[in-house]
Amino acid sequence: MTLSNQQQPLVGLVGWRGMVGSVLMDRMEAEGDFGLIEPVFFSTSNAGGKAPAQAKNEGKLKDAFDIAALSKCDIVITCQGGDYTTEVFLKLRAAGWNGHWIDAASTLRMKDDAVIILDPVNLPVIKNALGKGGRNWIGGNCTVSCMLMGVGALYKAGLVEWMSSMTYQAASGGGAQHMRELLTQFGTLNSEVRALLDDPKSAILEIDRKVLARQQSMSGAETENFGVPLGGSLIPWIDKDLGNGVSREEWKAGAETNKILGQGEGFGTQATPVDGFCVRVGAMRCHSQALTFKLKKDVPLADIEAMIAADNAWVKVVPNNREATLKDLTPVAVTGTLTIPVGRIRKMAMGPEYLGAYTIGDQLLWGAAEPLRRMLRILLDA
Ligand SMILES: NC(=O)C1=CN([C@@H]2O[C@H](COP(=O)(O)OP(=O)(O)OC[C@H]3O[C@@H](n4cnc5c(N)ncnc54)[C@H](OP(=O)(O)O)[C@@H]3O)[C@@H](O)[C@H]2O)C=CC1
Ligand SMILES: N[C@@H](CC(=O)OP(=O)(O)O)C(=O)O
Repeated sequence: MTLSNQQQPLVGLVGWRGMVGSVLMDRMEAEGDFGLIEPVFFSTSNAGGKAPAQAKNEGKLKDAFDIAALSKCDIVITCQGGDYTTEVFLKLRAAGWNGHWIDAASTLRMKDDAVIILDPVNLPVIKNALGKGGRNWIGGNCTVSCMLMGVGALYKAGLVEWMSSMTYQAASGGGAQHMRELLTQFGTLNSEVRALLDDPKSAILEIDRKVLARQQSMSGAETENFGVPLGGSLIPWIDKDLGNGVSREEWKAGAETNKILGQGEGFGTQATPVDGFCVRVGAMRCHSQALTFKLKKDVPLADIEAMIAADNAWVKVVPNNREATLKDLTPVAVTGTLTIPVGRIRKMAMGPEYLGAYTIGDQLLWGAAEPLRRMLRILLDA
């Protein structure tokens, strides 16, 4: 890449101490990325404070709203969130900054001059945009990215007529406070019935009644983030209400899947219709999804499994039996890994073109941090 004057590209990091940012920092450390760049750390709350250990020449945190300081960077990577992007991005471009902007937030995803980055799936789309002078690289919605890492092979092969996804999304998708709230709720419920649990002769319906009464009485700070109890329950709505019966998270599934694949994005006019329901469950940081495909033709199951398994280095086909499913196809098995298991692969009762599958991904890794980190490497290699 063409650089400003320093020997290594100056890479501004914003949002590096948040949940997504911390996972990104860990991955950059693990992959030796800091050896290839001159990092500059920014903060929205502590400008002038001490930069983290990865800092080289610039030991102090810079002000993340300082357009002049950001303008010096060849690349800015932000995990700070959509409000920050809205506040800063246009000002930075208006100031004439022509660097690369890599962003985890959804704000810019659907802009014409932005590419949703997921290079194991859409490297040609990224390379094409890069060749045309593209500068805005935005990480996809976590559910969409994890899904495409698992079953992208079927799309690449042009086999998908449509897909429906039913998601089971972890608390982490809402952010750190949501994870804490979930765990606190679990603790509260446990405390409520601990004495009864300790007594093997106690009646389960009595335990159930007390738990429900406590859940129904939760209010104020106890449900501040999710709005209602999630511990021992679930919430079939994620993100904003679009007013047409569709949640924004559900809209993203179709719009972003098609955009990532480089094939148009309008809801209702998608090249490949993708739709379903997004549900928040009491998992910590892995998003799971049950997928139903209508394929364009009847393809033998073994061929489908082979195609999925060969698609990328992280996908893993889990045999469709109980033992393998319990071992490898749960959030607990997947959390903290880059592995994307795809299991429960089977033809459905509706006919041989109808395929079912179930996939899981760590939404902070492939769902957020990893595509950003890999985009940095693509730019460094360009
Ligand atoms: N959570 C997710 O699953 C996904 C998130 N994203 C995007 O990433 C953005 C950031 O998400 P997430 O990392 O969960 O947000 P966090 O709330 O964990 O962090 C965001 C910022 O909050 C500030 N902050 C304030 N107090 C603390 C604290 N005690 N510890 C750490 N940081 C603190 C930090 O900014 P500062 O250092 O400047 O004070 C930090 O960069 C989201 O808004 C979204 O746009 C994208 C995909 C998935
Ligand atoms: N909306 C996701 C998390 C997220 O941040 O998504 P997005 O980057 O599309 O806003 C969830 O709640 O699980």
